[in-house]
Amino acid sequence: LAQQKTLKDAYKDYFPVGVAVAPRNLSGPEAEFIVKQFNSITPENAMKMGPIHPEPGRYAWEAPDAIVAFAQKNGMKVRGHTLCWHNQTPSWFFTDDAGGQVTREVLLQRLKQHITDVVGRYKGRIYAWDVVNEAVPDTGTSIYRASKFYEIIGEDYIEKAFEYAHAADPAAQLFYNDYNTESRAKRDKIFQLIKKLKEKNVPIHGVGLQGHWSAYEPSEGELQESISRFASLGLAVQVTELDVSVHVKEHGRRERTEADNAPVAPEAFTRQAAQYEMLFNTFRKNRGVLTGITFWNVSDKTTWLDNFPVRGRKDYPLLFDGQLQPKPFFNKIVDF
Ligand SMILES: Oc1ccccc1CN[C@@H]1C=C[C@@H](O)[C@H](O)[C@H]1O
Repeated sequence: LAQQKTLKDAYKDYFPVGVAVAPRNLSGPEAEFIVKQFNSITPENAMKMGPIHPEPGRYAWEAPDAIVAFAQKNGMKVRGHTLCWHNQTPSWFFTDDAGGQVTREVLLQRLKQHITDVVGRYKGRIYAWDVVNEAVPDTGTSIYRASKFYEIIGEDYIEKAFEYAHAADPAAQLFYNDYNTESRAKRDKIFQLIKKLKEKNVPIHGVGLQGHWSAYEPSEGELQESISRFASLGLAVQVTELDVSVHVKEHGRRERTEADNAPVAPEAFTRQAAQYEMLFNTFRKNRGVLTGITFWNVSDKTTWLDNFPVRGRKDYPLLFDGQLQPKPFFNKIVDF
C-alpha cells in the first residue's frame, strides 16, 4: 500500500502546515503524530497574557519553554500567540497598587514590559507573532473593540504593541489576528485598521484569518476576497486557527438544548468534506500570498469547539478523528 502522504510533505512547496498544541500533546503517541504531519506549532494557551504572566513580576515559562523546545528538537516553526488580547488577560494588568484602574501611562509601561520580556525570551526561535488578537468588533461602526486596552490607552495601544514586539525581535513577522474575517462589514473594518497602521509605518507584516469556519461558510468567493483585500495592503496572509465545524455557526448560543443530543446529520459531514476540499484548493491557488496554515487542535479527540459556542456539544471539525485517523476526505487534501 503506497504510504499515504502527510500534510507537511504534501504542502512543502506551498506553506508550512501547523497545529495548536498544549504541553499534554508533546509526549506519547500524539507527539510522534504531530511531528509526522506538521512542521509548525502554536501554543494554544501557554503564551496568552494570563497563562504566561499570572502575577506582576512572575512569568510561567515552563509550558511555553517546553513547547518551543519541542519545536526546536523536531525542526518545527513556532507561531507565538498572543501578545495583546482582551480575553484571558490577567486582571492585575489593569489594576493599580491601590486597587483602582491603572492610568494610560502605567498600562502602556506594563504592555511594553510584557511584550519585551516574552518576545525577547524567544527571540530567533519564534518566526511569527499574533501581536494583537481580535481588536476589531463584530458589530457597530467603530473599528476599535471597546476593550480595557482601548478604554484606558486609546487607539494607539495597537501600534504600540507592534512597535514593542518589533523592537524585541526585529526578525519576527508580526501579525494582526482575527475571526469572522469573511464577514464583509468586519473585513472592511479590519482593512481600515491595517491601512491606518501601514500609513503610519507601523511594523506589521501579516494578517491572520483565524479560520474558525463551518461546513456552511465561508464561500470560496468570500475567502478569496479576504485573502486578496489584505494582500493588496502588501501583507502576508495566514490561516491561523483552522477548524471546520459540522454545526451551523451560532455564536450567540452557549447552553445545550435537547436538539444538541441528536446525531449529526450525514449531510453535514458531506458538506464539511466539500468545504475542506474548497478551502485547500483556494489555499493552493494563493501560494506565495498565503504563507501558513495552522489547525486549531490536533484531532476531534480534543477540540475547543466541544465547548464553544455550545457547552458540551461534540464537534468533529478537524482532519483527524478521535483515534488520530485521517478522515475519508483527507486524500482529497493531500493528493492534488
Ligand atoms: O471564534 C470566536 C468567536 C468569538 C470569540 C472568539 C473566537 C475565536 N477566538 C480564538 C479561539 C480560541 C482561542 O484559543 C484563541 O486564542 C482565539 O484566538
